[in-house]
Amino acid sequence: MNATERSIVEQFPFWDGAPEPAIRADASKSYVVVGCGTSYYLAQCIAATMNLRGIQALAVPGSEWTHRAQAYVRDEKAVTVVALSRSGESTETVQAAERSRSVGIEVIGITCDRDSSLTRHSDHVIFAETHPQEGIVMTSSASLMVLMALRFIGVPVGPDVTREADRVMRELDAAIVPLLSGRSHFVYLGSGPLYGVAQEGSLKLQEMSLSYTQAYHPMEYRHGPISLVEARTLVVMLYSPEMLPEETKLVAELRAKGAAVIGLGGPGDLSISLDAEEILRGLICLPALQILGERLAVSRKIDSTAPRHLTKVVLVA
Ligand SMILES: O=P(O)(O)OC[C@H]1O[C@](O)(CO)[C@@H](O)[C@@H]1O
Repeated sequence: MNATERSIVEQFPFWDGAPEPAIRADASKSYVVVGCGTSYYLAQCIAATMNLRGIQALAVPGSEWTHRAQAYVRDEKAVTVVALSRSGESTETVQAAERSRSVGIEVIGITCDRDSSLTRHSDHVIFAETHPQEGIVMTSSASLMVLMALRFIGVPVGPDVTREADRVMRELDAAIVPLLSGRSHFVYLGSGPLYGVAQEGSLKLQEMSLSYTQAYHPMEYRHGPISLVEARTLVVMLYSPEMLPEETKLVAELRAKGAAVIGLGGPGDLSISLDAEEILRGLICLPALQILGERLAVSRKIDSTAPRHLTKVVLVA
């Protein structure tokens, strides 16, 4: 087992060991959630979840918040910034936190590194210990930052959630290899808080297996991107609990056009049930999406511990 696989399959004790945050989101405030790469996609899931829980929030990439805040909010000083960063060192996220504080905006850092530039530029830090062997590709830390954010929002995340995520990952892992054969086009679909998770699944597969991937809101996929669907397409559909009839019809249409579909929480060539409400589904699906990337990397003889052109901390010179 390589270090990437270890940090995926051995992440669950770290979930159970994550402390309750000392600070909670305040529904009377508005939040901007910032991050880069994986951390930005997680920010999208978290912001959507905050809105569903009655807390106004918007996800913005770190660099955009630093340089173009006016394009996203009317009054930047009226918000609280939540900055997500595993390392606490990604240049754009650190700059977003630093600049926010310099103009008097409160910053809450969510991180897996206790002592970093981000923690020095944060008014409050929410921290959890991650798997020590996690490498360049972000796996256990990604899940942990979502877990910490959910608790910050006031969503209880207990051992039942850990068990469910472990089951979903194992069920996918047991069945995935035959579905990967002959696939070269990978599509991730999800809506609401699952859209950011679809983007993260797509990025994970791209980084780990050097594949072209796409992520869309399910019904947006019909407006053009569907042209690319054929027998080499693998679709990962992240179902919301209400399972809209148009979404199940979309999946049937994709299968009729030759795609294989992994249905997380609904129908597909591989269908895995999700016993969870919408706001917990993203966290529960993350380890399964991570192991999917690792299995494709192995099937292509790609070493996911050394992804091309990537470093653990991406700095702007
Ligand atoms: O959370 P951090 O440490 O700011 O890092 C985000 C980085 O992680 C990555 O997923 C690298 O694996 C990139 O998307 C991005 O550069």
